[in-house]
Amino acid sequence: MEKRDGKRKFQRGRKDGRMAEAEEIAQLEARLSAGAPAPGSNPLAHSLPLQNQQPSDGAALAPFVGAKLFQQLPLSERTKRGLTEAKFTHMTAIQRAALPHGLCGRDVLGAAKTGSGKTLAFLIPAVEKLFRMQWGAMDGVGALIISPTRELAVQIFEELRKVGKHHSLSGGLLIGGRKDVDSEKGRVNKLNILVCTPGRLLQHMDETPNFDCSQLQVLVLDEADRILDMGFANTLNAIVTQLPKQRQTLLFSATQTKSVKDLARLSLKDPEYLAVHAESAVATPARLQQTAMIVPLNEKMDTLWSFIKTHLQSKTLVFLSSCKQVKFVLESFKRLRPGVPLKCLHGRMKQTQRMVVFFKFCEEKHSVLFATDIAARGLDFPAVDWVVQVDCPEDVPSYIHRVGRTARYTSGGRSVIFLSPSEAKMIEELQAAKIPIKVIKPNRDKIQAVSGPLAGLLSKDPDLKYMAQRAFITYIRSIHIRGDKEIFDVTKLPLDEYSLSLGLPTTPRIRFLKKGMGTVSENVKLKHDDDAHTENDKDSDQSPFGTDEKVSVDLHGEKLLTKKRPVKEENEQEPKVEDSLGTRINKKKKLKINPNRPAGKRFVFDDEGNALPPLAAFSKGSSDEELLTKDPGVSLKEAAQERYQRLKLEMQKRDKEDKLLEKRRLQDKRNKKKQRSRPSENENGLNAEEDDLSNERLQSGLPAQKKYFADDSFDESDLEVEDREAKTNVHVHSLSLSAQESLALRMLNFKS
Ligand SMILES: Nc1ncnc2c1ncn2[C@@H]1O[C@H](COP(=O)(O)OP(=O)(O)OP(=O)(O)O)[C@@H](O)[C@H]1O
Repeated sequence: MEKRDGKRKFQRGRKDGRMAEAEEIAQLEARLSAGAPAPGSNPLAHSLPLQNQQPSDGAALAPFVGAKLFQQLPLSERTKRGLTEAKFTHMTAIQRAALPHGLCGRDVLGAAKTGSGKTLAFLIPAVEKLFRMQWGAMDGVGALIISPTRELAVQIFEELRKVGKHHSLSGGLLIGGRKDVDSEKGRVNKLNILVCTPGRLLQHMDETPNFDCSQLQVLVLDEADRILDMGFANTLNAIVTQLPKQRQTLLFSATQTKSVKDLARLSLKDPEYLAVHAESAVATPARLQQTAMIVPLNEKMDTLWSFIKTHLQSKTLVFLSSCKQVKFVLESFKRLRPGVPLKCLHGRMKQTQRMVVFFKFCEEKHSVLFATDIAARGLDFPAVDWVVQVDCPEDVPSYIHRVGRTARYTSGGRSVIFLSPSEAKMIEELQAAKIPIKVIKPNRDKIQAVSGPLAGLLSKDPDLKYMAQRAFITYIRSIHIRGDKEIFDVTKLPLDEYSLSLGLPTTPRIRFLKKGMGTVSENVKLKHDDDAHTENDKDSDQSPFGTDEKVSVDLHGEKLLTKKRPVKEENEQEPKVEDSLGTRINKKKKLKINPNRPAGKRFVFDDEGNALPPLAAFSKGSSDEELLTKDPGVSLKEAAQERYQRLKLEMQKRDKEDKLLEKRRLQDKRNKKKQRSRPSENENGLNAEEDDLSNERLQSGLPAQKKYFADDSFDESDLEVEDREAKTNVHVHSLSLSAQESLALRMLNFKS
């Protein structure tokens, strides 16, 4: 009896709740239609007094155009509660401009500076629309939010959880690669709001039998210009064909597209173009101090190292143009121990690693993150002090997004870009785009040479040397394929000096430059190579290993779905290149040694792996200002020439020693081969150890007949073999001919 009463009470309560909700929705609808801003108007032109906070019953139709507080908008109580709990009270300019239109169901193209709060400007209308339609689990997917990268999708999802915390809508994050989506398939249809990357979404559209977006109400493209560019063209077109034309579409970016073609692709209907900072004198956040330095390519490593050493108490984000460069700089600098945590973020990392790095960098106070452009857009790392662009960005929008990782919302921040002399024109382009950038001179006193210690590291570590070679090649290729030849001109780069600055003893020869430098038409097959692009951070699709868990929760935070996800990336990071030129080139490219280049230097390290004399000694007393602004007038060219001369002599000496060693090693090898062909020796046990060596060689996948490169005519496809052999040489050297002889003698003596 008591039980039945309880049930009735519960049902009555639910009914009352539904009625109250229906009433709330009716009021919201009435207020929205009565106070809608005029189409084409900018609500920022109006201003409501702040006291008009919570319209009481009497003010149910209170105006909201010109509102400054979230509480002044016609939002559901659930959303208001979520916003208040997340401490969002005052709206930012883009929110004030876009929300009144967005809440009325209009298509919006929102453009505002980085870090200005665009995420809430699209999340709130999406959540509110579904709330007002009383969207439920059985209604399926009501809103799709598409982001170009996984990290950004995660961040948007976190923001969605705050806004939607008190709603009964469910949300899912779909960001994995191409495999292991089966576990998602059963649930994905029951989710109401999906935050996803384009590739994963399309995968569900293609593969999940009952996945249906035909009822979709709201489509959001965050970083819309990126999603609409060539890299995502095919994927996005395929997605859009599966969406209903009757929907609300919201496009947001700091560098917005206005291309009629793009808008037609998305069937936008009379969109409201709200560019809140378009009239602003500058295109970047006001609290961002931006500087540029002209740094010859071969001094960029030194300058970067010196920057890091003089900014140990900062949180710094460093952009490089390819995964290979990021990997090399991280690995080599880690070994030189700058005194601040170093980490990296690029698209070839496994998803779990990417997330760990992302969250760790968010938490850390002093840290350096080396990243490709995967981290350029949208990511909201708190309190980044510096953005350093070691490589010139592809264009002005890329620059704006990169520097936008600092000086977010109301914070300040600083940025510096190292431009090689041939890239100096970029400064004019930036200034023409209303970017207040100040050109300063590096302080030569504070520059610490790092190429010598790098050469030392590379000479000891074939893996690192291989990484340096790949970093060199991918950087050159990235310049080679870029469009603006007035800025990106390979023929103007000091290739030999650059290679040396990475610590490489010889300049890797790049096949695509063989027939003549600089013109793309002469050097085909480059356009789609994923090594060359930061944004080509295609994941290791082939990796059979990494899986990670995801994540689909309802907006209260309860886990709905846990799935295993593959590490490999979809085409979120497809290259920004034209499909017509998209001939993929073989990953193994030929490398040749150029004998006429300057030579590297051998360095000595202490027991802890520090270069002698310790680099730290040079950094004493340095400060930000000194490094960046003082110009002692030292002729860098003379200093560099003298250094190269010295390095060349030392390298020649080292070459001689290497040749001698190589000769001995080949002798050993021939000898061992002979010994192997003598069966009696095995019976004596003489070759037991050598058998082990053979086994090791087999395990390492090396051919019995190894190939060495005594001359300058090896190609890049040989690099891996060469380096693996170098590793194996540890074993070979560890059992030299004389050692084998003495071992044999000892064993024979023992037997007798
Ligand atoms: N009204 C607000 N009040 C307080 N903080 C806000 C408000 N709106 C946004 N923020 C915060 O400001 C930061 C930047 O917001 P958001 O990431 O949405 O910027 P964005 O314009 O999308 O930047 P980007 O162009 O780089 O993607 C976030 O930490 C966000 O939580």
